[in-house]
Amino acid sequence: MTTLALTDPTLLKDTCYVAGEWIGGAATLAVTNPSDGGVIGRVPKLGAAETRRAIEAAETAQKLWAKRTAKERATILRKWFALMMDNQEDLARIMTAEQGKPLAESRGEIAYGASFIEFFAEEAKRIYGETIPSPWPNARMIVIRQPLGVVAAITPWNFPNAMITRKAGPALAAGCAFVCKPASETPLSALAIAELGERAGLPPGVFSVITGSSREIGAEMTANPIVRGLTFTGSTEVGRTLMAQCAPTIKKLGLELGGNAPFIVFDDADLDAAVQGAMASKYRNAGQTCVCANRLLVQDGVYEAFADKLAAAVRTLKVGDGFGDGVTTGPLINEAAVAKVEEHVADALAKGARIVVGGKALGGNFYQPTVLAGVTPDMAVAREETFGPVAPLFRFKTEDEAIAMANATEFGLACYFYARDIGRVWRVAEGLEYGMVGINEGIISTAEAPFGGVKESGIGREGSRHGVEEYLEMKYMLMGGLAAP
Ligand SMILES: NC(=O)C1=CN([C@@H]2O[C@H](COP(=O)(O)OP(=O)(O)OC[C@H]3O[C@@H](n4cnc5c(N)ncnc54)[C@H](OP(=O)(O)O)[C@@H]3O)[C@@H](O)[C@H]2O)C=CC1
Ligand SMILES: O=C(O)[C@H](O)CS(=O)(=O)O
Repeated sequence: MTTLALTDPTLLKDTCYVAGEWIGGAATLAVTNPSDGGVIGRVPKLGAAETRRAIEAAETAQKLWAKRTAKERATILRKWFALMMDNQEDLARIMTAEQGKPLAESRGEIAYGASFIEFFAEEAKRIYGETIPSPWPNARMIVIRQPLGVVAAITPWNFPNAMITRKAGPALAAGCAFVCKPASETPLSALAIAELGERAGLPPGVFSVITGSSREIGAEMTANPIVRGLTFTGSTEVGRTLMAQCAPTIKKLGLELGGNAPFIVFDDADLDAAVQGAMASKYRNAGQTCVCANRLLVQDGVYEAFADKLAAAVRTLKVGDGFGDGVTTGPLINEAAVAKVEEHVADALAKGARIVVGGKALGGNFYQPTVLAGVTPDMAVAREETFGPVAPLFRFKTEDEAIAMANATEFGLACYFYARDIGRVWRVAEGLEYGMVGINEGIISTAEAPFGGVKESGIGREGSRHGVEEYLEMKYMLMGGLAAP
């Protein structure tokens, strides 16, 4: 059993927050530390009945929550933000224990996640309507924005805090109620968020967190007509399934799905900056992010120099338990994740790639930060999301070839390129088919930005002033009868 040494042990929950009550279940699920397999806690194995209870309570609570003024909602959200930051260290320790990322990264995610609550506390007061010049003299045209109603959320394990707050922040700011199913690997972070939400004054039923059978809970969320919107972050495969399950009740969808980010280095790039950006983008969270560089495309003239510089930087990474001093790369989430990385590396080597650094599993869920050279588009790493600390280097000659290679995927979430010629920057940025473009930057995510993808990377945007749109309906009103008597 991993001991977390929390300042506030009550943040480590073994019950779920449903309809304003903390409830257990007949059966429970173990939550294990990916570093050593140790059990860090147990959570209830709930299902359709408890999900229905949360949804029905949300329906009642939402009507009252929406009647609060925007300022009242903003005040409670602001308290929630403050409590997250006050408890940042405990929330980070819970995250590192259940997800594995280094403690410094967990602290960063707590601040990143809390920033969405802060940002949408402010946005709550700026959800404006509009008047439209009427074509009829005795009538006036008005548009107001109203909350969607009850929203269901299903979130992934790789960012167990931020992927919830990036949805709950705008949803609650808009006046919706929110029922969340976190990933089974990382439920404790979600339950700690619920504990702080209750302390901040979120009314019972407005925010629920349910753990258990994802299929059973998801089936209820997607089929229940009370749920007017579903927001999902995770794999494209599951996103497809959920989209189909929502079709019979025509729910509004927010889908943040898989990626296959190209990271392009042109021969006019600042190579040191490109290496710094590649390190940040590729090896953050041990490569387990949907926006991490999945393919590194390097122009012929700088290929060897970039490969050598990148390999030198990768050799400085330290693999180990996320609580370890100086550890930069924690474990992957589970054995299956390690197996997928091993498959990708073996496939690349079998088809002619070579290892520049790394390339080996280290036992348990640990894998060496790796750079592969001589990678070609026929290899699995070109088509599939590795979701691990492997940087495959592809070679290209011309700008058009780089754009074509980068766009040769069904995904379109994030992409990156390093160049300094202003004409090239505009041509490449406009030619890449992605929702987000990092230009001479490897980390682009922030609450102020519209995060999301095109093609099979999803629907909608999270964060920025656009992020609240997912949780609003537009109502047009024509006010007639204004003729003078
Ligand atoms: N675009 C983005 O912002 C992000 C995309 N991703 C993508 O997700 C993948 C890795 O994350 P991962 O968590 O493994 O993704 P998954 O899609 O496997 O799981 C995501 C969530 O969906 C749940 N889930 C899985 N199957 C079902 C189902 N049939 N019905 C209802 N819920 C279900 C999981 O529950 P359970 O844990 O119980 O299985 C989990 O909570 C990668 O492809 C990555 O790119 C990840 C994060 C962010
Ligand atoms: O799930 C993810 O990979 C996150 O969306 C990445 S980020 O928001 O932390 O960049």
